[in-house]
Formats: sequence, C-alpha cells, structure tokens
Amino acid sequence: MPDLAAAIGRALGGVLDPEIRKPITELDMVGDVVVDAAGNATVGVKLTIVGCPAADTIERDVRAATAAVPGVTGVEVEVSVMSRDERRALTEKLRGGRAARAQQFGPDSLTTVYAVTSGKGGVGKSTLTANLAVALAERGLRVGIVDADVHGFSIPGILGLVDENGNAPRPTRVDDMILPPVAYGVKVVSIGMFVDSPSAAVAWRGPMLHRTIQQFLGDVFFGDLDILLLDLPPGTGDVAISVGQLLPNAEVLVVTTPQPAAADVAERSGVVARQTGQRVAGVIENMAGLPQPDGSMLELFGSGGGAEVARRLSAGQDSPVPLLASVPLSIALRAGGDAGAPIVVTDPADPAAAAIRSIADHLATRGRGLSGRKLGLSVS
Ligand SMILES: Nc1ncnc2c1ncn2[C@@H]1O[C@H](COP(=O)(O)OP(=O)(O)OP(=O)(O)O)[C@@H](O)[C@H]1O
Repeated sequence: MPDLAAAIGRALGGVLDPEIRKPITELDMVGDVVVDAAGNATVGVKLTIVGCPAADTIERDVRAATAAVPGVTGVEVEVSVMSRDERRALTEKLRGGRAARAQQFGPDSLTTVYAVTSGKGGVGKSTLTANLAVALAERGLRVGIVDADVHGFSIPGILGLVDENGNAPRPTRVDDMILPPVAYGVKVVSIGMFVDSPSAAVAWRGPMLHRTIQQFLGDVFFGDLDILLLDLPPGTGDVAISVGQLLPNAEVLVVTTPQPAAADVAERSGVVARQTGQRVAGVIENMAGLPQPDGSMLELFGSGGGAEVARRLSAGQDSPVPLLASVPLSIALRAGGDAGAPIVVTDPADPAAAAIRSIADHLATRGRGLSGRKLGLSVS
C-alpha cells in the first residue's frame, strides 16, 4: 500500500528526536516503511547510537504517529542503529558545513551571546541565568546555556536536570558531537555533566578550562540559537578571560547585589570583559528589598548597588549601560532553584519572576541580527 506508506512518512515528519530537536525524517532516522493489505504497518527506525536514551520516546512517538494515520490497523516498530557512515553523514548534516570542532558562535553567527558575570560569588548569577533562559524560551526564542561556572555548576540543579543524588545527566554523544540535555525548552551543557559527583571539586588549571569551554562552543550541538547565555564563575579569573578570547563578540550582563561595597568588584568584572572587546549590555541588581506583609521593604543587602555599578560602567561610554532590573529577594525564587522548578514558569506572578521576565522582554526585543555588530568593512 504505497499511498499509506507515504502518508505514514509524512506523519513521521511530526516526530522529533527529543535531544536533537529536529524531525526524525530530516535526520534520516526513518528506515523502510511497509504496509500490508490489511493495513499493518512496519516502520524501521534507526537510532543514532546503541543505548540511545531517547529510544523509548522515539519508539513511542513513532508508534503513535503511525497509528494515527487513517487506514493503519496495526503498528510494528523495528529499531536498529545507524552505521558509522550514516552517523558521520548525520553529524556533518547537523554541523551544516561547519568543520568538526569549529566554533559555533564566532563573529559571523547570528546568535546573540550573553556572558553573565559577577564580581563575587553567591549573588544569584546562576539562578538569574537559568530563569532568564527559561523566560526567553517561553517567548519562543531558541535558547542555550553554557554553564561554565567551574566552582559552582548549579544550572542543571536549578533546571531540574539532576537525579535524586544531584547528579547531572551525561550528555549523549554521537561520535564527537555532544547532544545537550533540554530543560524547559533550553539546551544546557554544564561542567557538572562531565564530573563524577555533584560535590566534585574541579581543580582544573587555566588551559584545561580553556579547552573545556572551547569544546562546549565547538562540539555541543546547539543548532540555530537566538540566544546563548554563559554562566561564568564569579570574578575575573581564567574562564572569564578564555570566554573573552573565544567570544569577543559576546555581550556581558553584570549581576550585583544592592550592597554598595559589592559595586567595586562587580564593576571590575565589567571592565575586564570590556578589555577583551566585549560590550556590557546591562547590569542586573539581585537580592533587592524583600516586600513585607505591612507593605514596607526589608533591604537586607542595602540599596543602590545596581544603579551605582551601571553609573560607573557608563562613564566614558557612547551609550550608557542600563540597569536592566532590580530583582527582589524572594523565597519562591530560592525554593524554585532548590527544587529544580524555575519560578518564571511555576510562579510567574512572584515579584522576582516578574522582574526576570522584564529582563527577558528587553533582551527578546533587541532581537537576533546584525545590529550593533562590527561588519568587518574597511574603507580604503
Ligand atoms: N533574589 C533572590 N532571593 C532569594 N534567594 C536568592 C535570590 N537570588 C539567588 N538566591 C539564592 O542565593 C543562593 C546563591 O545563588 P546562586 O547560586 O544563583 O548564586 P551565584 O552567584 O551563581 O553563585 P556562584 O557563582 O558563587 O555559584 C542560592 O541559594 C539561590 O537560590
């Protein structure tokens, strides 16, 4: 029944590989489709690798899509694994002409890259990065996160990508291509996915860190992204410098608390980013006043730090560095991070969630494209 087989082929165009996030038909994962006279369909599915973690989902979705085609009375799914050549063809196709290991986010890329940095640790940089990414993905943007916070790789936990022991999943590899796990619509890769335990101290020296970041930017299949967020370790150490070298076109978001004393160190992280050619896109103040039941504000960490950092980083610039938002202290934000359920989804009315969503609105409307980019033109 060739017509029915063709209809099944079209229906399978709606089945996505959950890791690669493209239709399995485009990934050449569908083998032979045979339908007998009674309407019994046998569908061949070729997985990328043996033990593919997405196998059950793909098989289930193929079965459902096939069964939904009018005229199909029964479904048999025959699962096999791609040959080495088929796999190589697939990874080449996914790279879209880019050489293996080549950087995906260089100056020619249309992805807007934001490196999220802070002067000191514990100011909520990872919490904001994760929630901001989810808020951007909710707006329909294609978003990825590189968690390069070598000392506190907390992004997988905040996005619920860990098991009961706190371990982040090992990403699937298809040859030398790493498929990033997806949480809340965001593709995530983290140093925490490559260590043996969540409490493992990563005592890597600069060159090792540099290679790891380079590998994340080259080998991880992010596909076409609108926005990539990088969660950097606090301060101005090796990772910040590597990211500055590898992604000079990245823009920087500086996170600080309202504490005036934090302004000096926060300002420094913006200044160092600028020295590598990166532009400071804005400052986010976190842990601002906690609204009290009587309507007053508990300013645990003082006030004014964000505005002060923005003011200092604006000095001598053509356009001022904006204070993008002041995110209040929020028990729900902290609890959502601990539970792996970002509050921009679970509690969007919370004032902290609303502040983070306003940052997402600002970044989303800046859009994707070449505006503000150096075009490399010269006038002779
Ligand atoms: N606005 C907020 N209100 C309440 N708790 C917050 C807020 N922002 C962050 N936190 C909490 O503060 C702690 C530190 O946050 P987070 O890990 O995001 O900081 P960080 O700057 O990324 O730290 P580091 O870079 O040192 O790993 C977490 O427990 C987080 O849930």
